[in-house]
Amino acid sequence: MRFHLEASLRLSADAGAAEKAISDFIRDAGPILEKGAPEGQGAKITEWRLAKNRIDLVIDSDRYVRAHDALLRLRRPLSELLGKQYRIGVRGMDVTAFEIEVESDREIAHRIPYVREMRHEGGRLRLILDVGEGGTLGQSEIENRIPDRIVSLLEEKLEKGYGGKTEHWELLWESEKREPKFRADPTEEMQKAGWIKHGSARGQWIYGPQATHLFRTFEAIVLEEIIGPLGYQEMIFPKLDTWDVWKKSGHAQGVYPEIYFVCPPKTRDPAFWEEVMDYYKVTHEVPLELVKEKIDLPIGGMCYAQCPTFWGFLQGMTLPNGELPMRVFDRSGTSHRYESGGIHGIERVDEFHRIEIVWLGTKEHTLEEAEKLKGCYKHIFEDILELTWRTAWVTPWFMAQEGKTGLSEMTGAGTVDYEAILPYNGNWIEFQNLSVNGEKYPKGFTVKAQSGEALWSGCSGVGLERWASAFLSQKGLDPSNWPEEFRRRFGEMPKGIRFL
Ligand SMILES: Nc1ncnc2c1ncn2[C@@H]1O[C@H](COS(=O)(=O)NC(=O)[C@@H](N)CO)[C@@H](O)[C@H]1O
Ligand SMILES: [Zn+2]
Repeated sequence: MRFHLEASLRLSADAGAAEKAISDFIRDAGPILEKGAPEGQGAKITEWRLAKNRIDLVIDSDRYVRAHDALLRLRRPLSELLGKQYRIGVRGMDVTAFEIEVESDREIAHRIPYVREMRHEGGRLRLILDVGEGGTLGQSEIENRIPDRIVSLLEEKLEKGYGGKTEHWELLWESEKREPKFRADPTEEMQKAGWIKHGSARGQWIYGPQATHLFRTFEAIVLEEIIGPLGYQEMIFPKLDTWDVWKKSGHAQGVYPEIYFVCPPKTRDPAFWEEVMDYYKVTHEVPLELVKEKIDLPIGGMCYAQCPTFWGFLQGMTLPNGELPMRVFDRSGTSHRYESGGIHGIERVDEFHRIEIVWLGTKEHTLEEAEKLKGCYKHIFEDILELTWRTAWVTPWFMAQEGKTGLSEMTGAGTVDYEAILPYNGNWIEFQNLSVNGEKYPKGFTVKAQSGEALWSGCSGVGLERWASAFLSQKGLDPSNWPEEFRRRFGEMPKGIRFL
């Protein structure tokens, strides 16, 4: 990676008298320009000239000391030198040319902010930044690390480009193979039995009384085996996520392809919408292009990960030591994801129902709580649902949902996926997960501990459609085939709704 920067330091007066001093300073500036770089690497001033009240500099560098950092390093000692002996101030700096060049086997087709032009030639990608007269990248952008964010973006793309790290999956534990009582597709069976019907939206179902009772029994098990014994308090997390929440949770980095965006009306004044209503009344068609003109930009989207909106409750606060570890959960509404094409059955839907369990405390608290939850889950899947299931150490959901791969650098942080086999097609599906998310959320939402210790958090998402898929595909819809412990909790099968 190479940087080429041309910039001028604006001075408060003609510095002709200081020319010798400036020349000596630049001659001896090596240590400043190479600090932190390996031997012989770093930045170099390849040209300079004093033009009365301006010092024009050309700086070339490698990735170890970026040219714009070199410029920032020079400013203070130079202004001290000129200030003390010559009473001349450095008023500011003007960047007149700035290029970043990097090895790359491919080009970037779309625009990147603050980049005027990109050229891909001879296996190298050259970014000409938008500086100088009328440019968007100036002194304050440099001071606000914009060039560094462009470099990070490039590094991320190049790493992904070289197929850097892939989705991590490592088996942790697997249960005994329990003979399946059933080998059909549970979704088809539930449709035949009138338990569920397609909703009108993509990947959406309407759950009849039987399926709903099944979901509520799963919920009751979670309440009885986890929430009660471990002392979780129920909360209601908002289900419309704003960009502000997704900036803090990291989703704003990469969740766009799967979001159901939410756009408010430009105004709620009925007169503004009369044209739409009239059009519909006459044609019985909704004039979507007209509606599109009358709705505002998206304020965010439907609930995606479920836990991010909880953190607004703690944002900016300091938690007394006695409050930790804190344990809460939410089951107040649906999550929505624009899932990939092959949507089949209830195991992968666009609208789903999840119990989101969240805990936070010191790192020890958080890891300890995770182990307690794992014990509870094992009891549920071994002794109540009697599943054939396994757990795997995977790329953390909070990285995957930012478009990243590999594993978290924070030791102990990461995601355990719970998977169950579906006998009808032999696939293993993830029916829930349990994650230690490290400092990410407390940091993202500036939550502190009275003790000053780093706050960690964890979360576990229990997907009810997935539990139903796992359980029904292994045990079928007939309660006489269900494990006694589950049947007891399920009780009476609801009458359901019949059709002629
Ligand atoms: N498209 C989907 N259909 C049904 N259930 C889903 C879907 N996407 C996720 N889930 C359920 O939600 C659980 C957690 O989703 S996750 O993305 O892996 N993790 C998170 O979002 C975390 N915030 C924990 O909920 C999954 O294990 C699964 O049980
Ligand atoms: Zn979560």
